[in-house]
Amino acid sequence: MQNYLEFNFKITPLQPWNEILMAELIEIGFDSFTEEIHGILGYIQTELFHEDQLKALSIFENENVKIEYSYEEMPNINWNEEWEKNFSPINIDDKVLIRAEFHESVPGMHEIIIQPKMSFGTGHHPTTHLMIQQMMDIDFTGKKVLDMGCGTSVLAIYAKQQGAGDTKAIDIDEWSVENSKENAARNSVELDIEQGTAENLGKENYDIILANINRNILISDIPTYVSVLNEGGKLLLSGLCFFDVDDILEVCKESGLTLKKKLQREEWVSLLLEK
Ligand SMILES: C[S@@+](CC[C@H](N)C(=O)[O-])C[C@H]1O[C@@H](n2cnc3c(N)ncnc32)[C@H](O)[C@@H]1O
Repeated sequence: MQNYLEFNFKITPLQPWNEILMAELIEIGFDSFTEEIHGILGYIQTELFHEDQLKALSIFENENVKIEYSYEEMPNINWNEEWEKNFSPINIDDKVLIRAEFHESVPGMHEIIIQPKMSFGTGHHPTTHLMIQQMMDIDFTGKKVLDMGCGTSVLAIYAKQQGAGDTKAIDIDEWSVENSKENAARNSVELDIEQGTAENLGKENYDIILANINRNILISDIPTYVSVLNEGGKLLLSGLCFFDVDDILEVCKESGLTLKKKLQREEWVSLLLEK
């Protein structure tokens, strides 16, 4: 059981700043939202919250928008049950369906079964969707794959289902590691799952690296990812908003990567790069 804070943000004017605020909040650890008439409610694990980090968000310095907020500690809730109730299947181009065991299966679609638990915030759906969309066009056969920030390991599972060879899944969060182990078993795939960060890398090289995390982590960790990516290998990124793309591409270019494909969904972007 993890403790959560509920933030009540009043935003004037609401549009488009509600979307931009949510994107910035996700980057500092908020993992779900409810949209209200005058703003948004946002939720973050108590242990992840630092007031300084919130106040440093660029949106608070923007003269075109006024944001007021208050917050309170939430009563202890079983978030696994809450998220399970709110988790709906994700349909990617009528080809791939990410669903929980309790959802109906859809004939003709490739399925990935996950138990969302705490490692799957509802705000992350568009980025997961974009990553799978990019992955549908990549040949994974026999490739050595790394899924950084694996969450439920949905991407690592899909890579294995597409014929990937040894696949490693790493997440900083112990809940995600536990959940990934269950999901790998659920989909009958073998993953090497580890709790950690880019600091754990260095011993092995990969043909394809998947990293759906967030702007700041990616900016700091892309050079490490590239150091363990084989020549000609692919790096697939998401967790980015359209306004983060220039900063990310600068780091990618400095690290010797070439942009091959960019996809956008709502304000979210995914980039396919090659070494
Ligand atoms: C947006 S979710 C992506 C989950 C999944 N890969 C997907 O595409 O649906 C980002 C994940 O990255 C993890 N994470 C955050 N910072 C990290 C870091 N520095 N290293 C590894 N994982 C991290 C979070 O715990 C979370 O599970």
